[in-house]
Amino acid sequence: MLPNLKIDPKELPERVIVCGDPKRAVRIASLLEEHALVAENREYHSYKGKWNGTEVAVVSHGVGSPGAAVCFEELAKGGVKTIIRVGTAGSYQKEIEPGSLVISSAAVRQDGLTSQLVPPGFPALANRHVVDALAAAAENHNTGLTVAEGITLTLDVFYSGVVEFPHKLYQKAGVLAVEMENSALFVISALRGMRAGSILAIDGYADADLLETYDPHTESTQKAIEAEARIALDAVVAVK
Ligand SMILES: O=P(O)(O)O[C@H]1O[C@H](CO)[C@@H](O)[C@H]1O
Ligand SMILES: O=c1cc[nH]c(=O)[nH]1
Repeated sequence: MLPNLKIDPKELPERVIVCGDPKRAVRIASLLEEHALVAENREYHSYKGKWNGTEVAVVSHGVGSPGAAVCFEELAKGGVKTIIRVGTAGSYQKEIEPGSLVISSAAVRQDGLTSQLVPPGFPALANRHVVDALAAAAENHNTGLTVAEGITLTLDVFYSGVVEFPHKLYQKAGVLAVEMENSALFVISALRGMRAGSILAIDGYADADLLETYDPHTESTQKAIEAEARIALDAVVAVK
């Protein structure tokens, strides 16, 4: 039994969708054929079903890299080979408006967790086959939403304190968006032999200069979440 997910590894398919919010997990799971709840413990709610005939699990990992890392490590121990994160993020770029989608090709490691796992120069890269599968699925879905692909940034801070984070610098460097778990997912997947990717629905602008626009509950963000869930399901079963 995996102690935090509370799942028997025999119950886990090799292909898994992860997301922060347990309510999003049930929403994604409800899109699957023959979907059923497998386990519930802490923030980790796990469902299973089929997408186009292939078994897929959907597991929530909560907010922040340390808790999410527990989930990713236990999925690896359970024999999972492919993970796609279906998340939300704040945009760094004006043209990537709320309601857009971002496919992350790599994550800047501004989290506290991964430096306790690997040295500072170790990259946090998405698997190229997963990135390609996400890009192809997004194109097929033809949602009309803006879809951007590139580097995202993983941070531990959601509400800032007295230390100023250099948002402007990363914005200038072309980073697309900010969220809180991709670097942990990419580093752990590299260490444990899993293929990982991430697609993010933009729910506001991350930089304070770009206005305080964070609102994950708007119709446009909810539409983007629905679209990214279907895109990720297509991609997770398509990866060879
Ligand atoms: O919507 P999820 O998947 O939780 O992702 C983003 O939203 C949370 C912050 O509200 C963080 O977990 C961040 O990474
Ligand atoms: O970490 C996050 C997630 C969503 N939106 C943000 O601005 N930041």
